[in-house]
Order: sequence, then C-alpha cells, then structure tokens
Amino acid sequence: MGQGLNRVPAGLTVSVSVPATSANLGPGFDSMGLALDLRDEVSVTTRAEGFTAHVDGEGAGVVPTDGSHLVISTLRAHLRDRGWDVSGLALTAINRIPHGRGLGSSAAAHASAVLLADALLPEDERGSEAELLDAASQLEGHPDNVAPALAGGLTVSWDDDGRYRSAFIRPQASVRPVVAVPEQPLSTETARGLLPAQVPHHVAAANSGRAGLLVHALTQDPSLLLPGTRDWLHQDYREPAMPESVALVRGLREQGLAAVVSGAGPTVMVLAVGEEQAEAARSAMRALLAASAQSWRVSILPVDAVGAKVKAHRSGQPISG
Ligand SMILES: Nc1ncnc2c1ncn2[C@@H]1O[C@H](COP(=O)(O)OP(=O)(O)O)[C@@H](O)[C@H]1O
Ligand SMILES: N[C@@H](CCOP(=O)(O)O)C(=O)O
Repeated sequence: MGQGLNRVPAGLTVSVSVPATSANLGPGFDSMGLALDLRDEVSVTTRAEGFTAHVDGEGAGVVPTDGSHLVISTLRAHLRDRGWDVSGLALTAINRIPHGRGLGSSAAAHASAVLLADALLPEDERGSEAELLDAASQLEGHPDNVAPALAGGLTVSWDDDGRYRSAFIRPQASVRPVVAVPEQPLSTETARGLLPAQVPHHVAAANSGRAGLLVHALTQDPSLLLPGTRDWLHQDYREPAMPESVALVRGLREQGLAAVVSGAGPTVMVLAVGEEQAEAARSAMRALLAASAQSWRVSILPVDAVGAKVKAHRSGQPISG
C-alpha cells in the first residue's frame, strides 16, 4: 500500500459490462472504432487484504488469478493516479471477448478497470467522461478501441496535444458487422511491430481520403462502404503475421464485400448492409475458409449502441488514510 494514499474501504462492490470493439475499420488506423454486441462483465469487491481474480469464459486458466491480473493492476494504477489505493480486492469476470484476436479485449479490460476504480472513489473525486476516456486510452496506448467501448456506436478519436479525445457518431442502422474469428491469436504488440516508421506522402493522402469517405459511408451512404474501407497503412504490412486473414479480406473484397482486418487482427470483419448481405457475407466467409487448417467462428455481431455500463454500486463512505 502506497504511503500517503487514501484507502478505499473494504466492503464496496462495483460491476461493469463493456463491449467488444473493432478498431481501424480499414483506413481509420488508431482513430476509428465500432462497438460490437459482445460483452465482458466484471465485478470487484474491496476487502481488507489479498487480491484474487476468478475468471469464466475467454482467458480462463490463462490470465493471472492474483493481483497481476490486468484489470486489478490497472484499477490500482488508476486509483494511485488519483491519490488512492485499496488493500484487497476480489474480482470475478465473465469474459466473452476473445483475447488477442483484434476485438478489443485489452481495451475492454483497461476501460473496465478505469470505470471500476472511478466508481470506488467518493463522488466528488470521480473523473469526467473525457478524463476517463483519456485515462483508459493512455493505458491502452491508443484510443480507437477504448472510445467505442466506453460510448458505444462509432467513434473517431484523436490526440489533442497529449490528451485523447473522441467524437461519438451514430452509424446507419442498416450496418451489420459480420466477423470471422480464428483460433490462433496474434498479439497487438507483435502486429504493431510490423508497421513501418514512415509511409510515402501519396499513401498518407490516399488513406486520409478513404477515412473521410468511410465516415460518410457509415453515416450517410452505406453503398460506399467498399471504397470507404480501403486501407494502405497497416493491413498489408501485417500480412506475414496473418496470411490467412489478409487473403480472406482480399477474397471477400473481390466479391464486393467491405472486408477489413479487425483491429490488429487476425479477426476479419465485413461491414455488411442489411440482413441479406450479412447472410451472404457469412456464407462467403465460410466458403473461403473451408480449406483453412484452423477453425474459425463466423457470426453476425450487431453494433452495440450503448457502450460501457457501470451496473451496480453498493456505496460506502471511503475513508482517508
Ligand atoms: N479481460 C482480460 N483479463 C485479463 N487480461 C486480459 C483481458 N483482456 C485482455 N487481456 C490481456 O491482453 C492480451 C490481449 O491483448 P491484445 O494483444 O491487445 O489483443 P486484443 O486486445 O486484440 O484482444 C491477452 O492475451 C491478455 O494478456
Ligand atoms: N489501432 C490498433 C488497434 C488494435 O486493436 P486490437 O483489438 O487488435 O487490440 C492497431 O491496429 O494496432
């Protein structure tokens, strides 16, 4: 327990649920993201001593069960930043977001931790929405997953001289994301390591144009989603780490479907328009993956319009220490 820090009392329980997210959406590298209807649920109860994590679902048996669990360590880091700490914590999680697949599991964990920590603070010490967005994004290293995880829907985020900010946008209701999630994970860190330090000016210009077009396609004219999801900044550079995913994106795009690598991959997502095209995308994915050596989960994952929910808070009176 840090010296001079206020102590959150034992006996407080807080729960959050946070959606999966797909970042980049093609040309919106490190800035655009979409929340998806698949949620992690996490509860913590403060106690006098000891840090434990009980996890069901994705990551069970793999992620740590002590104080080094990502949500516990991040929650404590956020508390300390605010001048507080906690002597003990029991965490329970139902994880549905697969890890290391490009569906924002680590962003969901960082967002959960910051929201849980904030809810454990006395009301007058809690952060604003903008502060929580910035705090969770700083922990994640980029804001494109954290912003839609917190707010739902579609977000465009930017770095405002060292502070992350986000605009929240309602996508067209007809947009139906379809995902193909492979068995084999790929860490975001590894995928980021494949990116070049610089790209030619004409490539940056082309990508910026498509990112602008993508916002128009997602909000006004979904018939432009195929050109609006074209990327030159990250997907091809990452091909050596996920050749099947990049080949799947190409195969789907040749059929006129707006396919992208979800986040840093290796999940592939199609931004379909309407139920009929979503079903067609699902069939096309299954057909193109029929000969794959690994298994893939193919499903329609609707857009989550709600974002993170702090679900319960049995409040007590935090004490100073
Ligand atoms: N809910 C969670 N609880 C504990 N650790 C998690 C959780 N979610 C993610 N992680 C950690 O983050 C890693 C995945 O992060 P990352 O490589 O960024 O992939 P992605 O965010 O695309 O799923 C996992 O292997 C695990 O170590
Ligand atoms: N912009 C990031 C997005 C990473 O998303 P994740 O879901 O794979 O963590 C990147 O492309 O590196």
